[in-house]
Amino acid sequence: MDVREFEIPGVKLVIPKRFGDHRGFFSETWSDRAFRQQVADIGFVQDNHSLSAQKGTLRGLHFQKPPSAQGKLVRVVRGAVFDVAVDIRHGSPTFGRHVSVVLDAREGAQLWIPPGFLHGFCTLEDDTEFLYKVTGYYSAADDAGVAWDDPDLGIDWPVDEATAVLSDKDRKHPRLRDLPPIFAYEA
Ligand SMILES: Cc1cn([C@H]2C[C@H](O)[C@@H](COP(=O)(O)OP(=O)(O)O[C@H]3O[C@H](C)C(=O)[C@H](O)[C@H]3O)O2)c(=O)[nH]c1=O
Repeated sequence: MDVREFEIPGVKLVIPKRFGDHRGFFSETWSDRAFRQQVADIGFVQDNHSLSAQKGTLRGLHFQKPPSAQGKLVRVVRGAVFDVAVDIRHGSPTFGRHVSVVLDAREGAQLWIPPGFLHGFCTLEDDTEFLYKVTGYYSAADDAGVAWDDPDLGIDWPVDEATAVLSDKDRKHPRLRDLPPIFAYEA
């Protein structure tokens, strides 16, 4: 697999190899050994799968508070998304800065988002299916978020307030500046 860095150290684009033939393709989408050697020395405990029926569905910006913090390895198996990770580790040189990337089923690229980051995506096609592995179990009590349209984050979403398809929960998150320090940065 090919692994690429971003301006925010730790976030990585992971592109598994695809073996194509007349039938289609085969790809190892995750290997514990390869992930630990090439991306991050961390294990996964839960797989998630979401379907977003409408183009313009925006889920985010989410995180789980410690001790339920999650790293996420995300990918698209149908359709396409504009995916975003925001560094919220206090003391980080890139605090409040984000990485954005288009992930689609055609390429099969994955994004590794370490614990300490917000995550969200906006679908670019109808019927987009999003799969991801997480390093910590779901905890409703620790589930939290930041406003997707927080002006301090400067995220150039492909939708606006009028066109985004949002859950009620995602309409009510606070701005990042209104959150107390939650994640500490470890250089
Ligand atoms: C995340 C999660 C949710 N749920 C239940 C809780 C709700 O009854 C229902 C929908 O949950 P929610 O509206 O939080 O789903 P999303 O808006 O897709 O949230 C996810 O979207 C963004 C992009 C993320 O990165 C997170 O993984 C996650 O927050 O599934 C579970 O039972 N287990 C889980 O791990």
